[in-house]
Amino acid sequence: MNIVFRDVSFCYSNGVQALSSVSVSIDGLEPVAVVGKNGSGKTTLLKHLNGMLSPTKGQVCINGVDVTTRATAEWAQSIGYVFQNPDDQLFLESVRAELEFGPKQIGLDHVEIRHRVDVISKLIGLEDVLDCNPYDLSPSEKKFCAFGSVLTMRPSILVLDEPTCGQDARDLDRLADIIARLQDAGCLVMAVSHDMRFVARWFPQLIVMCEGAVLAAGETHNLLMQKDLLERACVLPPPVTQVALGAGIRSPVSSVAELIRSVEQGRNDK
Ligand SMILES: Nc1ncnc2c1ncn2[C@@H]1O[C@H](COP(=O)(O)OP(=O)(O)OP(=O)(O)O)[C@@H](O)[C@H]1O
Repeated sequence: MNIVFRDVSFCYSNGVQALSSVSVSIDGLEPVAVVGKNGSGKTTLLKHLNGMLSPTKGQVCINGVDVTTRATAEWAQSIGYVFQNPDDQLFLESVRAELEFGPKQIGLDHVEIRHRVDVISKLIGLEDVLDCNPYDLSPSEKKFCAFGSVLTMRPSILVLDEPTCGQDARDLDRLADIIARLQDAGCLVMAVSHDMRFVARWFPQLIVMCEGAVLAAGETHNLLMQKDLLERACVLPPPVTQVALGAGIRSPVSSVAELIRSVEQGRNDK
């Protein structure tokens, strides 16, 4: 997978300049998180991936294809977008209908649709509530239903807006499992998130934004050690990284295991 944002600017109709000359590229399938303070342009950036928004200036290309050269409906078949609030996404009378909707729209036969609903409903943990109305689900189940409605399309890029919001520890494990499986299946997962623990653990690639610009992009474990960069973006690294930075450790630390290793290494070096 190759995504290129080339000198992209975007201005909303009310005059808000949400992106200013953003140039960044993404290569491969390692999950990418976009972080930065509220209003820094994270969601606006990712909404350019399926043509929901089009650059006021510049160009977004996916595998060499300019996004604006195809209709949003066409991109929707290969680029899934899961909104922060599932109520903005779910509109049908049952979980099953939500999961079937996309595949039906692209004319898949009923055997294939049933197969996809079977596989995805188990993956998202909703196989026992397929006939329930999504509005009767818990907030977390609703969120997984929204994931599922996109996953049955087998997207090649999945964009998640604040996926961990309102999820408990078990949900986070399920989410992490889904992200890992998608990578194995050849899907690039990109997420907007303020949850730096989750980002540090499951997103090896990071884009750091501030005031409509990309401040840095690269490997998460390296960028998380750049105190000045994160301060500029108003991003707090996860607690374990803060401990490492406070202790003057320079090697990347984004997990307790890495912290222990770095401390032991420091002792051995003395
Ligand atoms: N539909 C819209 N119309 C007008 N302005 C908007 C719209 N959506 C976002 N904005 C503005 O564009 C800027 C960037 O917003 P965006 O939602 O992309 O930021 P964000 O980094 O995703 O923020 P958050 O972390 O709060 O979700 C902000 O100033 C925001 O108020």
